[in-house]
Amino acid sequence: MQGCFLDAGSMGDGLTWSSLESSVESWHWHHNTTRETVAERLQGVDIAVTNKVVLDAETIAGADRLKLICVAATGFNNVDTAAAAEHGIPVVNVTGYATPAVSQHVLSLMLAHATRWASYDAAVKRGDWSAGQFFCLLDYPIEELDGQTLGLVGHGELGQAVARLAEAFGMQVLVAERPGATTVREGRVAIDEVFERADMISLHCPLTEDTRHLINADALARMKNSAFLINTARGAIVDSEALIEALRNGTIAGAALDVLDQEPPPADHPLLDPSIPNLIVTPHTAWGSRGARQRMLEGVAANIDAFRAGEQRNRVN
Ligand SMILES: NC(=O)C1=CN([C@@H]2O[C@H](COP(=O)(O)OP(=O)(O)OC[C@H]3O[C@@H](n4cnc5c(N)ncnc54)[C@H](O)[C@@H]3O)[C@@H](O)[C@H]2O)C=CC1
Ligand SMILES: O=C(O)C(=O)CO
Repeated sequence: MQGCFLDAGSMGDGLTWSSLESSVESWHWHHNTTRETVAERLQGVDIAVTNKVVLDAETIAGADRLKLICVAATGFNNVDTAAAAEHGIPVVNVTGYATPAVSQHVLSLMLAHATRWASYDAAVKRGDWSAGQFFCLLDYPIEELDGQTLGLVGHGELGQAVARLAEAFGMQVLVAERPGATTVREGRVAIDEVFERADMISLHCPLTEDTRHLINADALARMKNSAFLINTARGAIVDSEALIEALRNGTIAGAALDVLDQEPPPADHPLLDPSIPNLIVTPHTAWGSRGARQRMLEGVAANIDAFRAGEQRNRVN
């Protein structure tokens, strides 16, 4: 079998590759692959591994020997899974590999907003503390997570892990029912009610046609003026322009984004404008602990081993 990792460089340094290396007899390792070169690189390949390289219907149709697409991620919105299914090609992903990393990242963003530590750190470095009269500065509002309400959109692996940490901080957790659902399941709350009641809202659903721009001007208008939005799921779940407007107008109090609708974003991406108030942006690092990245590689290798043994593991199409 011939394997091909299209963007192996996106996995970063410091990993052990032996399980993946031994899962296929022969590999083509590519640091990264552009849209222009992906089709050519899939010629003669049986098993393709992609973290974020897009495999669209045309690319899949043109791959002459492709038998398995392994997404080296949980989110698989970069692969046309329906087109793969039409060609009898299973698409598999890796789940649960980054739970401690992503959940701590979300909590760190919530805590950053509640404590305003970045504003205080900047104030100290500017000399405001030394210029002050008292032993402390209290220039930015400090909040307590304890007693606040967290709204979750998506309650799978990551949503549940974030809920556990938030509850440990004394937060009440509301889990949103799917948008457009006609009934609200036991233990869930209608999504509009979550938008209206939550002090903080964290997104943990996949990017699909149902969730694209789920956080739009209407959703933002429903939120409290004091609300804080966190997106570690996928950038296009949030309407960027509507979010920028909401932050500039004070419709919501702040937001933290680990994911943007284009990655890497162009230098002039509207969400990178430093004049947008109360916006934290991290460069898709929530998953990035060494442990998580290593578990990801082991997960891809396990998916390939299972496929070669005739089993379906983590198939998503
Ligand atoms: N920023 C990062 O580094 C990372 C981001 N992710 C993103 O987080 C997402 C969630 O990951 P997991 O929790 O592991 O996935 P999961 O599959 O365990 O959970 C997803 C949840 O979303 C729910 N869901 C599906 N469609 C929905 C909809 N239309 N509305 C509301 N909920 C819906 C599902 O029922 C499920 O409960 C991934 O799809 C991926 O995009 C995942 C890992 C790392
Ligand atoms: O696993 C995912 O979905 C990520 O975004 C990290 O690659």
